[in-house]
Amino acid sequence: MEALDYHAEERRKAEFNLDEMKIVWAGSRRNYELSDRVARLVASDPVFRKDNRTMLTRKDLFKDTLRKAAHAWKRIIDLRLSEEEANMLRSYVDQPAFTDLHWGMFIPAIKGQGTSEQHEKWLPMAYKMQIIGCYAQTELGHGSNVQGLETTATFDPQTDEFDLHSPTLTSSKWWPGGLGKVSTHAVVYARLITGGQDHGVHGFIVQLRGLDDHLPLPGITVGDIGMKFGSGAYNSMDNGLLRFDHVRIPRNQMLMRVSQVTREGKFVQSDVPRQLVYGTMVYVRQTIVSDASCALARAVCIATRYSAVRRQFGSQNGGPEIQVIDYKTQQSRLFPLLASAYAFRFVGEWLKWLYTDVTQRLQANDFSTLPEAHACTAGLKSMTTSVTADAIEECRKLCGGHGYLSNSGLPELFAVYIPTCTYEGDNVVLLLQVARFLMKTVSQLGSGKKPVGTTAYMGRAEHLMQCRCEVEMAQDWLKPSTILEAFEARAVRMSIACAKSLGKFSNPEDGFAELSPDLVEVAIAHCQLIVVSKFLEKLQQDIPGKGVKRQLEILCNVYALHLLHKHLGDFVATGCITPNQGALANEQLRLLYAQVRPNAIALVDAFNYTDHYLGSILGCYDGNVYQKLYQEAWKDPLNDTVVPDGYLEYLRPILKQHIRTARL
Ligand SMILES: CCCCCCCCCCCCCCCCCC(=O)SCCNC(=O)CCNC(=O)[C@H](O)C(C)(C)COP(=O)(O)OP(=O)(O)OC[C@H]1O[C@@H](n2cnc3c(N)ncnc32)[C@H](O)[C@@H]1OP(=O)(O)O
Ligand SMILES: Cc1cc2nc3c(=O)[nH]c(=O)nc-3n(C[C@H](O)[C@H](O)[C@H](O)COP(=O)(O)OP(=O)(O)OC[C@H]3O[C@@H](n4cnc5c(N)ncnc54)[C@H](O)[C@@H]3O)c2cc1C
Repeated sequence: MEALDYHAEERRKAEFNLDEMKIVWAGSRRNYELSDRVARLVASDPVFRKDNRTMLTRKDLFKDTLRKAAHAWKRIIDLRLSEEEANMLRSYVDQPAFTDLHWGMFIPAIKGQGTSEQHEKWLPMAYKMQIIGCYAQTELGHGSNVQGLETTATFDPQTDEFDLHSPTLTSSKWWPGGLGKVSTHAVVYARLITGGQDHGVHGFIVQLRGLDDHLPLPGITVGDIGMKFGSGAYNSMDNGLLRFDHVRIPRNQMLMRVSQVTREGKFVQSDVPRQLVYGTMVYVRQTIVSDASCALARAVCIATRYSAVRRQFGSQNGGPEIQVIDYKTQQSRLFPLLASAYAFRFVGEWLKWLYTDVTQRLQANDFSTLPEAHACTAGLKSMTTSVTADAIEECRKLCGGHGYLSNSGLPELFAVYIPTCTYEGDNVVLLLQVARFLMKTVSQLGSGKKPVGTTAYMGRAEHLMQCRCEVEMAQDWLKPSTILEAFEARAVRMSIACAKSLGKFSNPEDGFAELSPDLVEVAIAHCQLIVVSKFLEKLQQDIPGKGVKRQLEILCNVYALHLLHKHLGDFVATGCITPNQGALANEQLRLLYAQVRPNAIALVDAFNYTDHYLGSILGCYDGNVYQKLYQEAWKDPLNDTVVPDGYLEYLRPILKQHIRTARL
């Protein structure tokens, strides 16, 4: 018997080729096939069940995470999965674990900052997981200000060793994932001191626990920092604390690609810029942008499918009520998020390319694109994670009361997702880095140095400062060049206005501090321009499949025009567009929502998420929401007994007293 599909009618309405859209979303046919196979592999494996994890105690959840990680590793070995497939498998297991940090930061830190001898020594052990590592940078007293870290690594020429020490309480390492209970090793960031001189923060490979007994090595104090936000969620991770009491490590365990310390204790700074010590963060920020599109797509998929099932009001002659997805307010909240998921997907693809390009250049000692790579990864990480975190909460509200149920999947997704706004760089701190980069670019405009890459538009500042938007009718907003010019003009005008205000301060640093809220806005305008322009560039490509390109054009316009509507104040205040043109953009936006509507379910089907990965009754593929909610409620441990524990001690006495009082 064919399973019932409550979304069948919605799926029939789609005006594009779904299979081709799935391929666009995955990036290529190969990626699609790979990811589809691995997702199904995980979904069909009972060890990877996750429907009960919010009920587990912290200890049980942690043990469950160890069990899943061990099973994942066994599958990876048994099935001889490639590195790419293994990464996919871990992400579909969908439970934050120490392995995220081992593969995502420990290994990349050694690869990026180690010498070839260090690669030869450490990487094979790490790849085989004979050692497990984490990334120990943040301290109790300092996270954002990396130069303010206090842990010291003092070179002792007598023994050819570094002495790792935590001189204060605030120098305790605090937060590193995988550190608390699992890691045998860490890349530790500490101030390098040679001959009494402080050379700033560098990375060191430090063994923390015995490889036979897992006990902390002498001089090392290590443990978990405690429960975090939400039940389940990020509590599967052992974020840890770490203190060193004069722990000795050999000299060759300092990561020496950027700087070296010789046998005599001489500090040697190579041609490589010192910022390469921050390279692992740049790498991870880039991956966070792609991950943002996945998390956003997940929330949007749940809210869209449920909005098509849910009906409220408007029944005529006893007929069905209106699907909430048909309310214009629902569409105006939901469809921009759907469009943002696609927009972040494409900008994530582009950022991956940019990162690969900069890595190849670095290998050839070409550091010219490093500032651009830093600004793009920092800015886009910040912008996409902030939007996604807010969007998950918006999707919860779009699902009404049932969105607040744990089994909607949204509370846990929110709890797991929100720290991305903080880790790998606080979002405001990162936007201020982008603003610095933009102010520097503006200050060089008159010097003959042509801005390149994502700031190339600033080279046309003269035109963009005085151009007038030519929109006369709502449909004029559908012209890509019109949209692009409006975003470029807004970004450049905001940048130049801020640069002028900065110029009024005698001390530029004072000006930067004073104007920082405005500078954050400037950085956001620039990042939004990047996302819009990369979406438009994507549409220049040959995109096969009936109606696929057309749908993407609609989504691109929704993305750009909803931003224009949201930030209308900026656009109008900088004189890029008139209030009337703003109103026309809004009119066009409403028309676009009507075009998205029949395709909404198919557009979220294109994410190709299994029910296992989505982990949501409201978002399940077949839309059989009510029956599943009803069945699930009876599985709650509170319903194991009809009369709850505690009735005799606490409820009955009150009730009895009530009866007595009533009798009086
Ligand atoms: C429902 C279940 C779902 C399950 C899902 C399962 C999946 C879960 C996945 C879990 C994964 C978990 C991963 C978590 C990882 C978190 C790890 C961390 O947070 S690790 C910790 C992360 N911690 C952080 O992110 C800390 C953030 N803080 C920082 O990065 C730095 O302190 C700073 C950048 C803010 C300032 O640095 P400072 O040294 O004071 O620098 P100045 O400002 O003085 O600028 C001087 C010059 O340097 C330039 N420049 C700067 N950076 C870079 C760069 N990277 N490159 C190149 N250049 C750079 C800058 O442009 C300027 O140039 P110029 O003007 O001279 O030309
Ligand atoms: C779940 C999670 C996992 C983590 N994993 C790791 C890990 O594996 N390894 C690791 O080393 N670290 C890890 N961290 C730490 C993380 O990287 C830091 O918390 C992060 O870099 C932010 O630093 P902070 O905590 O010092 O924030 P703070 O800098 O103290 O931020 C507090 C507030 O001050 C503001 N602020 C700070 N500086 C400025 C400024 N210059 N201008 C304006 N406003 C400012 C911020 O915007 C924020 O509002 C993790 C953190 C979390 C939450």
